[in-house]
Amino acid sequence: APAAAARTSPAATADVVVVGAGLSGLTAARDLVAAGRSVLVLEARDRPGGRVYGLPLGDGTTSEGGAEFIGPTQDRIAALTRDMGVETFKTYNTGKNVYFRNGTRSLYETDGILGAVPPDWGVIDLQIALLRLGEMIKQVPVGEPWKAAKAEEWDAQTFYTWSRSNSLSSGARFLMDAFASSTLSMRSQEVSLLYLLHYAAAAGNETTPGTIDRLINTKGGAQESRFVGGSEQVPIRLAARLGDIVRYNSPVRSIVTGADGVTVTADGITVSAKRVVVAMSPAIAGRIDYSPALPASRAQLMQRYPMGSIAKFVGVYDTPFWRADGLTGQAVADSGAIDATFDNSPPDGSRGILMGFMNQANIRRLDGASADEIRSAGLASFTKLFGDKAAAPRITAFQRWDNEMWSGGGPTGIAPPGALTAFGPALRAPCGRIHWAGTETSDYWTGYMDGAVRSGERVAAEVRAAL
Ligand SMILES: Cc1cc2nc3c(=O)[nH]c(=O)nc-3n(C[C@H](O)[C@H](O)[C@H](O)COP(=O)(O)OP(=O)(O)OC[C@H]3O[C@@H](n4cnc5c(N)ncnc54)[C@H](O)[C@@H]3O)c2cc1C
Ligand SMILES: [Mg+2]
Repeated sequence: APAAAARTSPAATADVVVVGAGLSGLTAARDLVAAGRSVLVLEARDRPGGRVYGLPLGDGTTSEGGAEFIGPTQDRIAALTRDMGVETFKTYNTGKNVYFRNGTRSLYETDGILGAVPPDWGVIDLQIALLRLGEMIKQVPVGEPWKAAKAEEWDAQTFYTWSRSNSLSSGARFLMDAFASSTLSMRSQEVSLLYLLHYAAAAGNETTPGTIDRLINTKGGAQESRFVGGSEQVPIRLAARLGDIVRYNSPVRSIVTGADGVTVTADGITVSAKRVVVAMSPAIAGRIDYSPALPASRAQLMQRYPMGSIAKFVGVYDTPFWRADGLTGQAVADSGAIDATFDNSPPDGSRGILMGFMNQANIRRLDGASADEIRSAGLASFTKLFGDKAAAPRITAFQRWDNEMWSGGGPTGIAPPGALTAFGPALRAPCGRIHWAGTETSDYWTGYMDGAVRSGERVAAEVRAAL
């Protein structure tokens, strides 16, 4: 099919082809256009934004289906958000959180001296483990975890292995597993310790070191704020500004590097260019046909950077009733289909929207489940966590990412043991005329929208220097 498409498609030329109109690709295109280069952006889907997506609620409105939160030190997505004229507002965080573990529901303060402290947070071995992790995180160079002095040792184990040999209580172990699940949508068994340490080291900026706290806190952390009108307003407005250089419904099938350029073939169009930017996760980039074959380091990296398993389940109610009950709408649970929740109501609270994450094993278990089965499982969780008022929302909606053809999962690609030390440098290293972007290639805030924007800015500078 790609070869046939090449023969029959209209031909175009550009200085640079950007593959993918997620935040990374759109940012790269913005900077290259500003530098006076001709650019074509080829996007597989019929919309911009990639992993940023407003989930239709069926009544003409949307709710966050993909990325939704922005927090301190996420400077580049913040700057882009301002440029696009999109406002942010604080995530609802007044009252107590719900903790559900071993069949028992309890409530905990979100505003104590230590911040939000779930019941098992008090266990002493967790505090010791967190201190040890904090020391290790400081030893990981942001953007180059493979250069840590102990990189080999840390990349030889999973976060599960480490947490089991550095804690004894089931409470500490549960919270460490919940941390891997709620940040990476992976089981701790699947994640390299070195990857996790770097993920935390990257949760900062050039002047503020990254910490675990900043990854998991609503107040002062990565979940601090949301976007008025939905995060999708940012890529939608940026794509509109770029105009008709963004081509939708144009999945790229092959990239052929020749003596003085590249030929990029998508469904419906073939483009000759000087350089190409592939702006997506390594796993999804690995589906494109490269000729000549990529260096083994890059080809094998793309085999070793799996996407997390994540879905969002949304219930819409007449009011955010949990607020009146003294609850934030945030919960952590060890059982049921939903393992974490947030209050996703609009800024004025004119209606109540509860959002539940179905992470790793929870969504994998629902592979092939019917819409009714998923709805029942989601509402059973909401009811268990927030009571009978949660049982009958006016609307439910659901977005899973693990079977989205052009995402393959989310929130991000992660490294299992052995991958970063053997193949990490290939994340960003250009392969001749092919340059790599996407949040997975970022130094700061890898895995986040901020990392995607940073990667787009980095790759645009790289391409400008090469042209
Ligand atoms: C459920 C969920 C919750 C999240 N929550 C947050 C959050 O609260 N805060 C936060 O900062 N981040 C969050 N993230 C992560 C965030 O969405 C990503 O880090 C970011 O959007 C990645 O942008 P990107 O441009 O790197 O990749 P993508 O958004 O994946 O963009 C890649 C683009 O390439 C396109 N594409 C793929 N293959 C081809 C092809 N062959 N040809 C043409 N186009 C192709 C895709 O359609 C897509 O548009 C979340 C993600 C998910 C899924
Ligand atoms: Mg995106």
